[in-house]
Amino acid sequence: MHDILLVSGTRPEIIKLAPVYHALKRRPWARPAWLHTGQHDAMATPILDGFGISPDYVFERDGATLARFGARCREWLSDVMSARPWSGVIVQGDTESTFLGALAGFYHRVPVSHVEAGLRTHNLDRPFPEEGLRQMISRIARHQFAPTARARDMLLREAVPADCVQVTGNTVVDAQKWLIEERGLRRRVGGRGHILVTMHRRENWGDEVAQVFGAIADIAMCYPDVDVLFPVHLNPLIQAPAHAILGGLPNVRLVAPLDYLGMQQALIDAWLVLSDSGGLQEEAPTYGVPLLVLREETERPEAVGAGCARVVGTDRARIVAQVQELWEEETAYAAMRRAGNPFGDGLASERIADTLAASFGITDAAVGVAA
Ligand SMILES: CC(=O)N[C@@H]1[C@@H](OP(=O)(O)OP(=O)(O)OC[C@H]2O[C@@H](n3ccc(=O)[nH]c3=O)[C@H](O)[C@@H]2O)O[C@H](CO)[C@@H](O)[C@@H]1O
Repeated sequence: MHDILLVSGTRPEIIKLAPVYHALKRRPWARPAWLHTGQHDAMATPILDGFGISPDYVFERDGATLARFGARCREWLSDVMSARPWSGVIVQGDTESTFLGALAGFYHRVPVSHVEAGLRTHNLDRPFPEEGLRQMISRIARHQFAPTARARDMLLREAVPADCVQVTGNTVVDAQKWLIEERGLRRRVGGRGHILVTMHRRENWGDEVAQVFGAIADIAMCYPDVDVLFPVHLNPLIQAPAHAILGGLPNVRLVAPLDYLGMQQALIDAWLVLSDSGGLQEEAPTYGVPLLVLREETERPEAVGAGCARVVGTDRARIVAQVQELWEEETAYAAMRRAGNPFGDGLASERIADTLAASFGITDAAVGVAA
């Protein structure tokens, strides 16, 4: 039996590791355990519940600064690593928790698996600190599960040995497939549907947030028929301007963060998404919903390449102009409404489980390689 530790810290890490956890649970040779660092707490619990996961280990951030939390976390992780002869540690993405989970595995000489490896902007300031963290994880991970061929090429260019890298697809598509098949997720609205907004990236805090919220106010006032749905991140730097700029508008609904099923329902029912989220860029193409990326660059250009997303930045006038074009020009909108997801086929977690099995000398392959 192989004990494998999955480490999560934030909402997207839970969503993207949950399918891997369940894929491992179905394998007779694997005993997966879940550790949540508590980097996000209020937003994490409903997501863990939604995937039927009760963590085996939970740490608490308890208001600590990231530096203090990180120092404590490193000690706690070391204790957990010493508690059992782990066969593997699995981390996802590029957060402080991801990095510390990988570092703990590295120091304890336990092979580290990195899910969603190879995302790059090659700009250490954007996104900060994620670009630096993911590059450092790529130096110490044994299994690097790249979501796309582009991500694999990024790793090979950094001289990561080819036998450490595998293209699996993004596990977020597995999570969506599970909701469609097991929870009956379907589009429920007639007509165009709403504009879904999310905004939280650190590099957008400050003037960028005000520009974007100003653009949303302009759109809502110019088109009273447009319904805007905005689940507002709990960060006070987002909450305060959201309520100040958008609070009084009758066609803008400011709501609390949604659980995962609620978010996917909001996404499948949307006409358009305005977001700086990484995960939404990967999820919107599953439902053919066009997305405008509220950032100056993206490490996920595959959706832009496929035609279903545009990088529009945070300039108020530019955002308004882009939305107006799509609202008024049916062909421009239809061209973006493509089906098919360039990020995955819903089998990424099974490929990850197959690779781990093979690394332990077990043959129980469930699927073939990603296209
Ligand atoms: C630089 C960068 O791109 N970094 C990424 C970024 O991740 P992100 O941008 O994808 O993060 P979010 O937008 O917070 O989450 C998205 C997921 O959450 C679901 N969701 C959202 C709102 C809601 O009300 N209910 C929900 O269920 C949504 O459908 C989606 O699946 O930060 C992480 C560290 O925080 C990084 O690791 C990750 O690389």
